[in-house]
Amino acid sequence: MSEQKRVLRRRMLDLRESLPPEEARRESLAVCERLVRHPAFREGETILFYFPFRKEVDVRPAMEEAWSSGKRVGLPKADPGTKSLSFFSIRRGEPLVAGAYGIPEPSGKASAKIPPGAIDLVVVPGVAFDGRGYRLGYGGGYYDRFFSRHSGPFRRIGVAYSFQVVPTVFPEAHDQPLDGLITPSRTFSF
Ligand SMILES: Nc1nc2c(c(=O)[nH]1)N(C=O)[C@@H](CNc1ccc(C(=O)N[C@@H](CCC(=O)O)C(=O)O)cc1)CN2
Ligand SMILES: Nc1ncnc2c1ncn2[C@@H]1O[C@H](COP(=O)(O)OP(=O)(O)OP(=O)(O)O)[C@@H](O)[C@H]1O
Repeated sequence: MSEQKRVLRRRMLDLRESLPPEEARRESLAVCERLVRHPAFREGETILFYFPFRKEVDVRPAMEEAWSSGKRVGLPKADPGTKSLSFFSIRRGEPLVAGAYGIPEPSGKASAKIPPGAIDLVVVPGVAFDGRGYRLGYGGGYYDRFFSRHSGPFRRIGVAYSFQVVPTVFPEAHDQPLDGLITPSRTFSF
């Protein structure tokens, strides 16, 4: 993987770590307000989120809104062996279990598995994003693999703190672009 990506990832993770908690909270709330007003959210019946860890944008207020509006809420489960993701629906208050990387995940009951064809919207986490819809993640290639295997009909919308939008994330051939990006002050469509 490119050295440029590695350097950018390190720098962006350090910046995120030093983000004051009050600012992280305020920006996360502003992102959630925009997200729940987005047509893909309003019209979506099955929406995939992520469980925020290491100071990622906290999308839990938008998950609450999805449950309140009767939508199906899904979270990823990572398989580090195959570097693949599967998504399982979870109810409000349902306990999660620490998975690979220590991220809280659904327990993985087969009956809760969400078939990719039933997904309307994927809310995508990231370490940095550019103005063309490319994203930099933790380097596992999990979302890239998921999107290259399952290309739709769902929409892919990234969520970012303002500082996470950068001029370029040095995309490579395997990088799968997003359809949209939401920051505290802007909603981009690609
Ligand atoms: N909240 C959240 N959940 C998510 C993701 C995410 O980005 N955010 N993922 C999105 O993919 C998947 C998990 N992917 C991850 C990939 C790598 C590392 C990680 O800690 N990597 C180490 C390097 C480890 C190694 O290379 O062996 C590191 O960054 O220090 C964490 C999560 C599924 N769940
Ligand atoms: N569709 C794919 N099929 C096979 N390998 C892939 C695919 N997408 C990415 N990879 C591999 O995964 C590795 C990590 O990719 P990359 O650095 O772009 O991950 P990332 O976007 O930062 O991570 P993530 O998607 O997990 O947040 C790369 O070595 C890449 O070759």
